[in-house]
Amino acid sequence: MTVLDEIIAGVREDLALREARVSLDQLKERASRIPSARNAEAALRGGEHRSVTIIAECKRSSPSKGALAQIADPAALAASYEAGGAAAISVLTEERRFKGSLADLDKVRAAVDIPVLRKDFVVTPYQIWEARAHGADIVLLIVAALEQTVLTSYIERVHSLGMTALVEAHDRDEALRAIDAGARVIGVNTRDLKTLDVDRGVFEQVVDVLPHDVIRVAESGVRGTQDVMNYARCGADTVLVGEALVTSGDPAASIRDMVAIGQHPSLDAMER
Ligand SMILES: O=C(O)c1ccccc1NCC(=O)[C@H](O)[C@H](O)COP(=O)(O)O
Repeated sequence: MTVLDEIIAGVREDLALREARVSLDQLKERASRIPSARNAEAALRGGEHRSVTIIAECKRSSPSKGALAQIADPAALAASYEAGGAAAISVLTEERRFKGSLADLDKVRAAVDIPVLRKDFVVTPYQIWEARAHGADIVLLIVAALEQTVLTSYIERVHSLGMTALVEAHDRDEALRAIDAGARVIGVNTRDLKTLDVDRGVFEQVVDVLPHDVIRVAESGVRGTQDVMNYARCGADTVLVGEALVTSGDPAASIRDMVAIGQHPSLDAMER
């Protein structure tokens, strides 16, 4: 059993408990009362100058590192990310390994105006409705966790609810599957899901299969501004950062520095 299989087994157990408490019809009703999803693609594109944007993550714990940060107030953290110029906020909602929750998603949603990503291990349509019902604008779909026809239908479902699918690949084959499935925003996660090791070089190995009209997201392993710059120079439109922000001691200053690097004039000239 891989780490991904183990995580998903736990996700399915927790999901069964939530499904027993809240029916799909109740979720759909709640989703119908939520304001429309924000335009995440526009936010991630970085405006007129096509700056490289940052998705800042609310991350308490991880399978690779264990406890990372006591986040007593996810709303305050998210507000500081927004004030520092983040293009979107990623909220880990998986409970067992990441110590996240839908309650965190609710708090972050209420605290910011920028798009919010529900980052979890989606294996049923119920979770997509949950994301919308809790105000998410973006939903993570992991290619390695979904068979191709299922991936395609989940991307369609996310888009039909007005949200954006961030489709995560770990290698070139998965990136090609994401494209075939209709993804418009594709993340290359440089953390190997079997070993949990990060190899930032994977982004460069995979990114050239992604068409230029797709938003290319570099995920994982950013230690500071230099790694943001390196991903940007390899062709990232957006960089997703978790650990480095929550462990920095000053997330507001760290996000400001990363956002500033993404606006560096040397990146304007790059064809992205
Ligand atoms: O972070 C982990 O250990 C992990 C393990 C298994 C599956 C997913 C995992 N992380 C989720 C993420 O994709 C990251 O939280 C995200 O890319 C930010 O990464 P980082 O900046 O390295 O915290």
